[in-house]
Amino acid sequence: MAPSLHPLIDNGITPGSSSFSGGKLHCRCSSDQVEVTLKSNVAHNHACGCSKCWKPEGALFSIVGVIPRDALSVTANASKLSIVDKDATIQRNACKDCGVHLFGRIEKDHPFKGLDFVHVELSDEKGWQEPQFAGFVSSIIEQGSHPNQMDEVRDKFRAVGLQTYDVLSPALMDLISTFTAQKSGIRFANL
Ligand SMILES: N[C@@H](CCC(=O)N[C@@H](CS)C(=O)NCC(=O)O)C(=O)O
Ligand SMILES: [Zn+2]
Ligand SMILES: [Zn+2]
Repeated sequence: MAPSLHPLIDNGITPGSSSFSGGKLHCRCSSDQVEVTLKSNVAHNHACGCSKCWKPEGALFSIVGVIPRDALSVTANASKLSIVDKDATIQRNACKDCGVHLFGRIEKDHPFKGLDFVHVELSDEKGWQEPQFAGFVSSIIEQGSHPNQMDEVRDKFRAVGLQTYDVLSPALMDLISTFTAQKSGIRFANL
């Protein structure tokens, strides 16, 4: 059987709604769920194959998008949250009981500081931005996927209309490099 990339990818992608303005995320505990309220849609939603992003059981990829940190608040059971790895760039806040990651936050100087990372599948609402691309695809090998499987994985993404990258998309890589260049005082060449 072909491996599951992610339930939101495997059977084709459902487009989000441009008028959608946010909703709530819940952890997977049967009671006392952690609740996070998002006051806008997400952006740059994508599949991530890295080992650090939360994935549902059986999926090779995470689906993760960003939202301004001011648009995110923990609205129930915040005491159940704990940071998975305090030394990571993205501080992923997970539910101590069910393990789901509710949001990831960057506190250090970084091009994506000010944006939180969230998994919209934790919401019952419909209209969230659909995945735009797949990143960190080769990283699934580090978690046990066979190198010979990679063509099949990339073909599956392309079949649902998603480009695949082994880090991030060109737009996001350009943002990171622009930040790095500006930090080091580079003057861009005139076109
Ligand atoms: N190959 C590595 C890649 C990890 C990685 O760099 N993940 C990216 C995408 S989420 C990142 O920005 N990580 C920052 C962090 O985890 O704090 C892995 O799979 O663990
Ligand atoms: Zn939970
Ligand atoms: Zn990741």
